[in-house]
Amino acid sequence: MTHAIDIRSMSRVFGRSTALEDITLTVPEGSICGLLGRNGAGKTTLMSILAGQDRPSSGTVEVFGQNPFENEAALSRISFVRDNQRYPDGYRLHHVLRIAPEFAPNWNADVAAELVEGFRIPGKTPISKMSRGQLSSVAIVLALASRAPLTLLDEPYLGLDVTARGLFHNMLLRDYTEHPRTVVLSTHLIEESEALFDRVLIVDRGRVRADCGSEETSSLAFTVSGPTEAVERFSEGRTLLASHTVGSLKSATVRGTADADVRAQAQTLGASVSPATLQELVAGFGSDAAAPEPVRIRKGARA
Ligand SMILES: Nc1ncnc2c1ncn2[C@@H]1O[C@H](COP(=O)(O)OP(=O)(O)OP(=O)(O)O)[C@@H](O)[C@H]1O
Repeated sequence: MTHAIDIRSMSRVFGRSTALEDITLTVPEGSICGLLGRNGAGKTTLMSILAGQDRPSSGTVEVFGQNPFENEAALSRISFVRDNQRYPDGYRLHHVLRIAPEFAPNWNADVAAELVEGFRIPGKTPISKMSRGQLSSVAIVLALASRAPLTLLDEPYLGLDVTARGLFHNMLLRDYTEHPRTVVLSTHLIEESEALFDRVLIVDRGRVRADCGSEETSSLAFTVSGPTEAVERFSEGRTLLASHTVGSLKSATVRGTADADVRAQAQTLGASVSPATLQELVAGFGSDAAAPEPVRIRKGARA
C-alpha cells in the first residue's frame, strides 16, 4: 500500500512544552482521515509539520516519500488551509482566485466558482472585513479547488452555517470521488463530520491514542449503561475510558470489543451494552483515565 503520509518517532517540543511526542503513523493514499482530539492535543502542530510550515524536533516526516520542509516539489502537492489563514492587505476574493492557480497545479476554476456561488462569498468585500464564516468559506474554496494530492483542513467549519457545512460535505465527497486524493481533516464537530471519514486518528496530549479505519472504531470501546451498581460490577477489572452518573444511573465507556460474552455478562447484571460513538471515543481517549498505549488497527484504504 502506498502511503501519502509516513511519520516515524516524531516529536515537536516548544521550550518546555511537548506538543507531539513520539508519533509514528501512516496515512494511506486515497483516504479521508479524521484527525480528532481535545483542545491542545497537537492537531494543528501535526498539520503544520505535514505542510512543511514547521519541522519536527526529532524523528522523520515524509509526504509522498519526501520531507516536506522547504521542499518546493513536495509543497506543490499539498494544500493546507488553517483557521487563521492570512491574506495580503486589500485582497478581495478575485485576487485570491487569480493567484491560487500559481500555487496549485491541479486548480479547478469550475469547482471554485460553484463553491463561491454556493457559499455566497461577497466579491467586493475585502477579505480582512469578511465574517468568520465567510473566511472559512474562502479557505474551503482554496482547499477543494486546489485538488492537491494531500489536502489538510484544520477546523474548516468555524462560523459556517448549516447550509454551508452541508455544501462543503457534498462538494468534498463528490470531488473526492471523481478525483481521489488524500484528505486530513481536523474538527471538533465530530458527529456531523464522521460520515466523511474512512480513517480516524485520535490524538491526546501529543500522542496517538487510536489509529484505525472508521469501520473499526466499534472494536475500540463500547458503552455500558444501567443502574450504577450493575455498571460498577460490570466494570470491575476492565479499563474505563470515561464514566458519567446521573441520579442512580451510570454510563461508562469501556475499552475493548462488545462480543457476545460481554453482552451476556452485562445483561445478567442488569446493564446494557451499545457501541461507543466516535464522539464518546474521542472524549474517552482524551480523558485522564485513558491508558497511554495507542490502539492501531491497520487495514486497506477506501478503494
Ligand atoms: N509555537 C508554540 N509555542 C509554544 N507552544 C505551542 C506552540 N504551538 C503549539 N503549542 C502548544 O502545543 C500544544 C498543541 O497545540 P495545537 O495547536 O497543535 O493543538 P490542537 O490540537 O490544534 O488544539 P485546538 O483543538 O485547541 O486547536 C498546545 O499545548 C499548545 O499550547
